[in-house]
Parts: sequence; C-alpha cells; structure tokens
Amino acid sequence: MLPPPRKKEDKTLKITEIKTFVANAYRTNFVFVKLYTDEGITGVGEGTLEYKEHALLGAVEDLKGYLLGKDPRRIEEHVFHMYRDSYWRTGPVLMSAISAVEMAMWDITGKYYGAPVHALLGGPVREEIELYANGWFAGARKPEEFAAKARAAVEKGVRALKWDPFGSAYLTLERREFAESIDCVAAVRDAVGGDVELLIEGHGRLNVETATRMARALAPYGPMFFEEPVPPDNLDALAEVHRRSPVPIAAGERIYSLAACREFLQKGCADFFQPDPSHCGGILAVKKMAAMAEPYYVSVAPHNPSGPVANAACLQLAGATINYAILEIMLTDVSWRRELTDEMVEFRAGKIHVPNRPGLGVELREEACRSHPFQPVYLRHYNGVLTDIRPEGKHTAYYFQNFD
Ligand SMILES: O=C(O)[C@H](O)[C@@H](O)[C@H](O)[C@H](O)CO
Repeated sequence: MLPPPRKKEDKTLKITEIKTFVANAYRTNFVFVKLYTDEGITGVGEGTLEYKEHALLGAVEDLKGYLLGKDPRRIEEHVFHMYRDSYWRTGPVLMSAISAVEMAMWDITGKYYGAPVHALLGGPVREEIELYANGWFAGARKPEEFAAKARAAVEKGVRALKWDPFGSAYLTLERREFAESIDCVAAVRDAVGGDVELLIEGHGRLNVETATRMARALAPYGPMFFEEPVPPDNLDALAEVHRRSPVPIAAGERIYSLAACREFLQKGCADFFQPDPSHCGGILAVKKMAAMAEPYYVSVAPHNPSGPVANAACLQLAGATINYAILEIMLTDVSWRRELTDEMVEFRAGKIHVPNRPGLGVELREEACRSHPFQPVYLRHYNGVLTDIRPEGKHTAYYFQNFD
C-alpha cells in the first residue's frame, strides 16, 4: 500500500548535485550515479556498460544541464525530456545514462515516501523470486570442469544455471566445436540431474542455420531457454530461429527503446524477454516493456549481470511485475564487491527475497568505490577465453551474505 504523503509534500525537492563513481569489478567496471537533493535525501543508480565506461560518464555529464534543479519525483516527465531532447536518441550509451539517473530518482522517491520502490510500482506481487546463476563456472574450460563447478553451485542451493558453451565461435561452428559445445551441456546435465534448469547463452554469435541446428541439438537436454542465438541487429533472423527452435528462446538485453520492444514482440522473437533496467531507460521502462509483453504471453527475465544497484533495481521490479519469470544473479565477483555498498541479498532455497527497505534499499560507500578505480576490461566472448577474464586467482566466488 502507498503510504500517505508526508506533510511537506508541497515543498519542492530539488536535485542539487550529480556525482558518478566507477569501481573496478570482476568482468567490468561498475558505473554508479548518485543524486543529491536540497532535502538531504540521496539516490543511487547504476548504468554499468562494460567497454564504454568513459562514454557513459560523458553521457551522464551531458544530462546534468537538464537535471540540476529538477524535482526527482517527476520521473516519467524527466525521462521523456532526456530522451526526446537528446535528439540523437536510443543506443546503449545514452540509454544507460538515462537509466542510471532514473534509478536514482526512484531511490529518492521511495525514500521520500518511506516505501520500497516495488510498493510504488503497483506491487507487491511476490515476496521472493527464483534465481538463475551466471558466473558459477569461472575458471572452467573443459566439460568436466564445468560439470564440477555446476555440482558445487547446486550443492549451495542454486536451482538454475546459465553459461555459454560456444568457445570462440562466430556465426558458424566447425563440426568439432559443435560437438564440444554439446558435450559441455551433456556433462553439466549429467552432473546436476534432471531437476535443475539449464540456460544456454549464445551471446548473439550464430547465424540462423547454425543456431537452428544448435537449438535442435540442445533439445534432448531440456534447456529452460537458448539465449541470444543470433546477433542482435536483425530481429527477423531471431524470429526465424524462434519459429524453428524446439526449445524456448530468450533475448532482449540489447533492446533500448519502447519502439524496439514493440518490433521485438510483434515479430515474435522470443519466449523470454530480457530488457536491462541499466540500459533500456530504467525501472519504469522495464515495467512498461513487461506490460507490452503481457498480451503476447511473453515473460520477462531482465538481464542482470552487473553490480549491486542494478541488482537492487531488478529485485524491486521482480516484486512488482507479474510476468517477471526469473532473476539473473552473478555468482562470481571480486572480493571487494561487498565493500562497495551495503547490499544485503537474502538467498534461501534457490530464491531471493525482495527487500522492503525504502527506495532501492542499497547505499553506496563512496570511499570504497574510490579505492577500486577503473581498469580496462575487454570483451572475451569470441577470443576463446570466455570464462577466465582475470588472471588466475583474482576472481572470487561471490556468495551472498547468507548463501548456504
Ligand atoms: O546475459 C548476460 O548476463 C550477458 O550477456 C553477460 O554475459 C554480459 O553482459 C555480456 O557478457 C557482455 O559483457
């Protein structure tokens, strides 16, 4: 229930300062945005966009002229203006900047009204959400290594595992590469048994024919979905694979506008739609996209491999979105992830609790962010070092506070 407005509702609340923080992490640098107001309430957002951190910081800088002095509770209005008045609209950089400040405005609004964001978004619809793990495989290269790491994650209570078994392939797979990918899936299925969900990540790498053949070869292993089977720039190709695939298809992390969402849904591209609240325009954009997906009977499973603020936004969306299917969680990160915020993720029996703290429920520790400055990270999907992006020993199993 929405709490009654506070007495000073008529008072203006103004954004007085906008700061950005970049903190180096496991597979990326987290990019956080913090908004300050004249009432002393602050809000945090995250636009983490690996390989484009500097461009993102510049895009946030460009939004300052519009945002400073504005009331952060007028979220829809501000997003409309930041989007329309950019003229060169959409694209991951601009949309991630808008997303980060949008999230921070939700955080402030929730704190102002003393309510968690999901209570202001039409929720709650659930108190906890099923998760699937990403990053559980860090360091594995051979099928038996993936199998051992999968077994370890399942022993910790994880019930769904995502990974990319396609090595350095792009567009086509040689006969040997094709067989190795399937061997890896078979080894993991064999290790975890029939009750655990397997989610196969394609990172947009195959052509229609190869992806279709792969989908058919994956079918005996019963994956929950095959993600981004083809590159993201041809939705007709994706729809074609979806029509011909015997297994469910997921995609959408590289959809940045309601217009692209419309095309994605109308063309029948997937069973699971994966907009990212750090890239598609923010929390309300995901909520709108989820509503657009509802009459197509498409579920949303937002892309969420980034940092603690993005994760908090996804959790709030999960709490208020009826067709939110499953929450992505990175099981591996740097050991200092826990220092960067006061993130408190309650994990129990394969599910995560939706937090009830006002706003997004997570605070940035500015000093800790400053002690882990930017370091370049490089895309590794097509160069054969998919699973090991830091020198051996630098990544750590990032298990949530009460991961048992
Ligand atoms: O579905 C996912 O979680 C993503 O695709 C991630 O794997 C990264 O965003 C991608 O690797 C780009 O760095």
